[in-house]
Amino acid sequence: MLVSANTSVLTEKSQKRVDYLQWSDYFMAIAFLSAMRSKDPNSQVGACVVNKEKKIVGIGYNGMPNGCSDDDLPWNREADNILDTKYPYVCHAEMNAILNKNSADLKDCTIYVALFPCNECAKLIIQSGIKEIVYLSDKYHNDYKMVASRQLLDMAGVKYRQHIPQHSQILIDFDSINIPVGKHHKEPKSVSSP
Ligand SMILES: O=c1ccn([C@H]2C[C@H](O)[C@@H](COP(=O)(O)O)O2)c(=O)[nH]1
Ligand SMILES: [Zn+2]
Repeated sequence: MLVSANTSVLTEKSQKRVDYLQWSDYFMAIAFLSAMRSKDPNSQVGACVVNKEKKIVGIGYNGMPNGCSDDDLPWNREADNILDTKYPYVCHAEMNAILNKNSADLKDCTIYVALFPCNECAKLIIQSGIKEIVYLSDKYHNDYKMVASRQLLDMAGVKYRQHIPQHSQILIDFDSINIPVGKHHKEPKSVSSP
């Protein structure tokens, strides 16, 4: 299902929109929006750290370290020499989100991330005090790094759960703010609220 900001399902009584984004879709969408900044040609990963008050306290995506040119470093997945691949150089999305934090600490926060965190990110997550991981893809489930990650997270009592989005796509329409009053699309009255 595709939802856009200019689609308004209105309740008859209060006229309040009812098709607004749920919190978890909102935070995951922010992680995915952040991932759109990534130069990685294969996996664009975004992460968004949220505190108990549902405030965003850190955002990041996978990219080369500050001051290290992402034109000069390799983006290959494979090469005869590992030093000619991206893996030794790229900063993971979780690392960037944690280091970019704008609060004193990340105790009891939740991290929303596009891809299940690897073992190195699991260590950072644990040490930072983050207590929950909400991830979308688990495409490397059987990789030893993810096996080690789950082992560490289980030992440290960090919960993790896969996010099932309410909408498979979310459209951002910059024109929606200019739609005149009364011209917003209205769904039939029979539509039930989420
Ligand atoms: O926990 C993780 C694991 C990986 N990443 C980043 C690192 C790379 O830029 C990509 C993975 O590339 P593949 O080509 O899919 O191997 O994802 C991350 O940010 N966080
Ligand atoms: Zn990682």
